[in-house]
Amino acid sequence: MYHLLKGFHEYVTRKEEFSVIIIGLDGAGKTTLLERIKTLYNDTPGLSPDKIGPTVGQNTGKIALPSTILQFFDLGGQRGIRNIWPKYYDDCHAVVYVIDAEDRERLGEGWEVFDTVLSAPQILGLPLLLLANKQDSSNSLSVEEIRNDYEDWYQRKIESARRDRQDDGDAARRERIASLDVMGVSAIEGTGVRSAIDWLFLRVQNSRRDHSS
Ligand SMILES: Nc1nc2c(ncn2[C@@H]2O[C@H](COP(=O)(O)OP(=O)(O)OP(=O)(O)O)[C@@H](O)[C@H]2O)c(=O)[nH]1
Ligand SMILES: [Mg+2]
Repeated sequence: MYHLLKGFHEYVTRKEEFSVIIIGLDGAGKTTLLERIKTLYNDTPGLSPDKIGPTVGQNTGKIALPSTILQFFDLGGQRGIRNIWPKYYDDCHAVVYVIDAEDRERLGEGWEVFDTVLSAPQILGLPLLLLANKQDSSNSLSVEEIRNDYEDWYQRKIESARRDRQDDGDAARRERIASLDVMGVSAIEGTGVRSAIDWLFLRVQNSRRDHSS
């Protein structure tokens, strides 16, 4: 009887675990975001922004939600270490791409890298959220402006690919871009972060990847 009850208790309190990777250019605010998520959801607060330096490798963090654990992997965004991102693609259940909405000069570079991420077959069917960070700054582009900037960039890319008679991106990729979710956040102030987590929570539940392991 005890075992039966214990088994039942374990069954009803069981939490499914999902892995989420946080990627984007260096300086986009990925680690600041992860530490903000920890502060908002855990008893032990995350690091304060002034204690955070550039990430060489990865930072991790876990949060518990109803019947669900989200395990985050915040990966360093400097050019020389971006090639480690694909090593995480096979085992993740969702992807968060952070863009610095304040740094207009690097938006193009941010889209180039984002485009490479979109073309990775391992994450093609996974929930993908684009976060326009630093919304606390008056210099930042809004969510709408970020989306338009990306669409303009993509349009220009397609046109130049056509001129050079190169592959202009497959239909699956175009469809994904059309249905892309973009949300605004401030990792420093925490605004928008709970909405982003709610989005992830809902979307990983419906993720097509087998997560029974
Ligand atoms: N104004 C503002 N600044 C932010 C925000 N989030 C991060 N920053 C600043 O942006 C800079 C880079 O933040 P990080 O979190 O270290 O960036 P990262 O994406 O982890 O960078 P790498 O680890 O090099 O890939 C720091 O000076 C942060 O304080 C934000 O929401 N608003
Ligand atoms: Mg970092």
